[in-house]
Amino acid sequence: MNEIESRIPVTIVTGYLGSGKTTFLNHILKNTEEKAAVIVNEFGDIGIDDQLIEQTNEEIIEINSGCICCNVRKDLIDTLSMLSFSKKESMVEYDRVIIETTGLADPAPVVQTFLMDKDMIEDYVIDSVCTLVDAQHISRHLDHQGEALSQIAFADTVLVNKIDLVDHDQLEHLTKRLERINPTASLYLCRNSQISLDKVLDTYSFDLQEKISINPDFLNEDHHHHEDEVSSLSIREDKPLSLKKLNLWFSFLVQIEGERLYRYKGVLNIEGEEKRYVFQGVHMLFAGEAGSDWGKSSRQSELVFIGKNLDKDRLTEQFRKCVAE
Ligand SMILES: Nc1nc2c(ncn2[C@@H]2O[C@H](COP(=O)(O)OP(=O)(O)OP(=O)(O)O)[C@@H](O)[C@H]2O)c(=O)[nH]1
Repeated sequence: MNEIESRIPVTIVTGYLGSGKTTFLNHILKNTEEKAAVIVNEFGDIGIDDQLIEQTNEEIIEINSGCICCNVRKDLIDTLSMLSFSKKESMVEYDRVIIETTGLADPAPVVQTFLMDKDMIEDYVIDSVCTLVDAQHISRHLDHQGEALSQIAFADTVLVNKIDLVDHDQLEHLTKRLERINPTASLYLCRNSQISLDKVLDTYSFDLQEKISINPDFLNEDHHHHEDEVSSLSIREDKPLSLKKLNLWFSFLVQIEGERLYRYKGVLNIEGEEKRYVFQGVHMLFAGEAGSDWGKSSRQSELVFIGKNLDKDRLTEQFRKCVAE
């Protein structure tokens, strides 16, 4: 059993208020044989969502003491520790954890919980971050609400929901806008959050080790759109890179720009290394490790940043300086 299989997969469901998260959760619970432990976070003191979830055979735990992304990260860790303990001790059985965040949550701290806490890293692996989008209202939210942008920036899977409420042109305009914000995510159109579950479960689309190479389409971005503060930058480089220079640059970069670097990931060609170097990060937190062998495939570095007000020319220039001499 490899490391990923031995850990508990986590699906993080996010999306702005009313976008269809609970509908999506119900869709998953109704259509999978798996047993899920569901963590629902609501903003107010009184939880409503647990009453809206059509209970089948899952455990539902509510965290109501605040927004999961702000003051209740400790509650989240406590809940997850309790869940993994009770699973190990065979007190409860479940195959995955699904977390539904509040519509106002910035998913970054939730994601970080799984990347920085030692026990969480041992017990859990993020399968995917699914962001629901209300096709009718999202444009307005994107114009004014930072959380809506960051929810899209963090997703590896974007479900454009409520497509019955918009016409073809609106939908086309919206999908282009979403692709500019996050060109690395898989984007699906749906109604009533209905989507084939193989598109959203066990995809390990958050984990670069599973995917290993970045979709080349990421790099076909049109660099001339600037309507959103949050955008992406993709860089490709054929020459081998110096790991030492990269590490120094990244340490510098996350200190200086970490706040606005929402998400970055790369598969890199390091000088003298037989294996790909895979790294990813969320704001100031980043981690890199050796991936699979290059073998006979052409060695090429691919790197994607998603962030706010990115200085694309400067980032590209700094990255090129990491080429090995
Ligand atoms: N017309 C239409 N309505 C939908 C669709 N999907 C969900 N809804 C409705 O939209 C409303 C909000 O859906 P929820 O699933 O509760 O959304 P949510 O994201 O969980 O909402 P919050 O938890 O309040 O943020 C409900 O009345 C749903 O029935 C859709 O594709 N089309």
